[in-house]
Amino acid sequence: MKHYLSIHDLPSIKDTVKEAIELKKNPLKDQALGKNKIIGLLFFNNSLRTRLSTQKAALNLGMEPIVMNFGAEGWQLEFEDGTIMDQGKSEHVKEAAEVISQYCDIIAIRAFAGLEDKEKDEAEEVLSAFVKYATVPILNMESSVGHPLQALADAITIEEHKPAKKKLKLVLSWAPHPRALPHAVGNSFAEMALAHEDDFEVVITHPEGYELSPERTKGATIEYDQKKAFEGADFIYTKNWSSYKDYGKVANTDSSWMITADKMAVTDNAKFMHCLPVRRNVIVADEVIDSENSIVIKQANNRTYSAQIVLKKILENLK
Ligand SMILES: CCC[C@H](NC(C)=O)C(=O)O
Ligand SMILES: NC(=O)OP(=O)(O)O
Repeated sequence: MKHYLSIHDLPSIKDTVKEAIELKKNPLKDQALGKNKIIGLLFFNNSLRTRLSTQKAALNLGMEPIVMNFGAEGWQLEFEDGTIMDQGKSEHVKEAAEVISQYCDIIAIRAFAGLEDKEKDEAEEVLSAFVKYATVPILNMESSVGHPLQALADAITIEEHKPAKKKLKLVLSWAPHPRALPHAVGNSFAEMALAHEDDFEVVITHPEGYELSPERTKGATIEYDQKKAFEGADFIYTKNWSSYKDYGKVANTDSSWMITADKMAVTDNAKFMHCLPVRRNVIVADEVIDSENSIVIKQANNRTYSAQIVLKKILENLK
């Protein structure tokens, strides 16, 4: 595996989940693999979990991470080819990507969707430019339309906490948020869950007008009645996203979609999941996120092992 841009870059999601769970038992056993290797982490947007867990994963593998808040500290980049750069942009992504490739053995990038131009976001302007011009592997730390490190951590967490059942019911539930948030986490969770069609029944519940892109939810049941969606569920994965149809807009902040104990009561003792950061008592009530069924902290811990198993595969490919 050269790049990790999507969960589908993994040879097998199921095998990788098992390898990650095994890796957790002895996370420092592969220190020689990353010795004298440098990973550059470029953040065009804020982060807590991704920033710290990816550094920890790199250190566990013997690598040296170097971190840059590209949005605040780097030059404003031009992404269009052939542009006469006489306006605000100081550097073309071609030079930036080639130069950073000389400093780093792997480049990790976080660049959220702008939520203004659907075509531009769907084209993954930043990530695809680095894939095009960089000469080293690229790791996606959340791009315009995907968050594959999160999705892999979610798969590891579900594997560790699943009840003994033939088929599990996973519910991806929208919840309200005052700001316009990207579709990336919802997209990648759906993508991961739907890749396990034999193991999971996938239900996606949200208000009308908040459908995710149909290509990414093919095979899921779309349910506009949230409580009905929750019936018999084994996992409730909650995330806000802005409208995809009315691209980037916050058309609904209906607080009745917040996750509460009475909704969790109709599930089959479901675990509550969220990628974090989460707005308490907007997305989810304290009574739910503080309950014994909430596994959000264990889920966040798995971000280290999600990044570590992916970096291990990329390093093994470099040999
Ligand atoms: C991991 C989540 C990152 C981001 N969240 C916010 C609050 O911007 C999002 O919704 O994509
Ligand atoms: N879940 C996640 O990616 O968290 P951060 O945005 O804090 O990195």
